[in-house]
Amino acid sequence: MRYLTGIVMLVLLTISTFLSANTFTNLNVKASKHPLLDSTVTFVLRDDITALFDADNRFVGDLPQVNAMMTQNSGLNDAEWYLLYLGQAISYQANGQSDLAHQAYEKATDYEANISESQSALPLFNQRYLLQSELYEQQEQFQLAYDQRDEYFDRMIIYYKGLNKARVEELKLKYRTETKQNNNELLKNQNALKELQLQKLAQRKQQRFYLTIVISLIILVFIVLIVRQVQVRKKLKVYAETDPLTGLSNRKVLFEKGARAVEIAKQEQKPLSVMLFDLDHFKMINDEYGHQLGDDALKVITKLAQETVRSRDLLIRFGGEEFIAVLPDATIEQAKAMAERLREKLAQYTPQAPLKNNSITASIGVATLKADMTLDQLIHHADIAMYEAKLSGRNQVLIFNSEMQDKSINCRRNN
Ligand SMILES: Nc1nc2c(ncn2[C@@H]2O[C@H](COP(=O)(O)OP(=O)(O)OP(=O)(O)O)[C@@H](O)[C@H]2O)c(=O)[nH]1
Repeated sequence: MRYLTGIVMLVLLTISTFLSANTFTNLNVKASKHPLLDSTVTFVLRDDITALFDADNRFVGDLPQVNAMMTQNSGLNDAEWYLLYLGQAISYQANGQSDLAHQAYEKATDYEANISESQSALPLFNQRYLLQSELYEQQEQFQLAYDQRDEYFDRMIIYYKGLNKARVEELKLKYRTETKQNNNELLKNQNALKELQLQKLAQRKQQRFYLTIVISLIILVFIVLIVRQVQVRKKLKVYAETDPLTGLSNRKVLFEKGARAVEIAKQEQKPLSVMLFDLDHFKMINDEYGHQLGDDALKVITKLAQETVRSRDLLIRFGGEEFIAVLPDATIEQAKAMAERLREKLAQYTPQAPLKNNSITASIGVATLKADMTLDQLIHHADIAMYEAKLSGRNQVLIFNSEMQDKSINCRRNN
């Protein structure tokens, strides 16, 4: 029976050895660099002691070296003592010195009590159970070998749990850091986008501003051109309608405005008269004093005539030294009175030297509108009256009458 139990234990040990060899020894865990060491290790290990083991946690030192370190005993901590005794035990085990190996393993066990669970669960430390199990197995103490191996697996589970936790924490940290970085990056991109949008907005605003200025300038230029065009037209119209010497309206205006005034007078059945005056012997002034002085005299006469007529009257330079005034709302008597005032004004006017000895007189004819008359006929009547005034000795005002017309017709026939 005892023999059978031994065989079962041996089979179990073989299976577990196989598993441990394939599962744990190939994990390639480096105790000194492993994250578990950084986060949960109780004792820090000296480099020369960790150097006794290779990257796969195999003991690569030798017994004299280990013994020398133990003898020096320069402030070693419990974890370092543990590893030195482990190294010693492995050396003895390799030399077939089983008892000494056991003693060294036991010494290591004593120190293990002071080492944290997480540190003693590291493969570097935990391999002691596996190695001691193998020693028991060689000595056919299968129960003890089994217990050691069982302990070895329990600790490996602790180790892997810790490892997993550390990795999860590490991943969490990595994830958080990456998320933070991504968020920062996102924020940066959003800010850059905002900045770009603002720049674009500012650019559009600027473009709109320039466009508005350009359009405004174009509109302004158009307005200026139109205003100038209107002004030029106005000026041309004024030039076309104004006598340049006296500034009075010319014949063109007489036949436009005068005709309109005649129409209104007829419609409203109101009186309208005209007075036509021609300067007497004006040729003599020109001949004696020259045209320039003649021009000056014409300007003075214009001024006197303007002072005499009313603001609603239409004063026109009709010809060379001949003027006509259309007088709306004026009866023949009112027109004659106005003509008299003008004649007197001219006669009383004393010109400046060298004309001062010459008086300027005018012969004036007045006529009034009848229901069936045109402007031309009215002017013609005034002209006949003025001509009659000339014939009658000049410097006088005559009202048109039918006898004058007959006389004028006869004169034309005789001529
Ligand atoms: N200085 C000047 N003289 C002008 C102007 N227009 C016409 N005359 C002159 O007026 C004179 C008119 O002469 P006439 O037609 O013979 O008439 P008058 O000498 O005034 O004699 P009566 O009309 O018969 O009294 C001419 O000498 C014209 O040269 C003008 O704009 N300036």
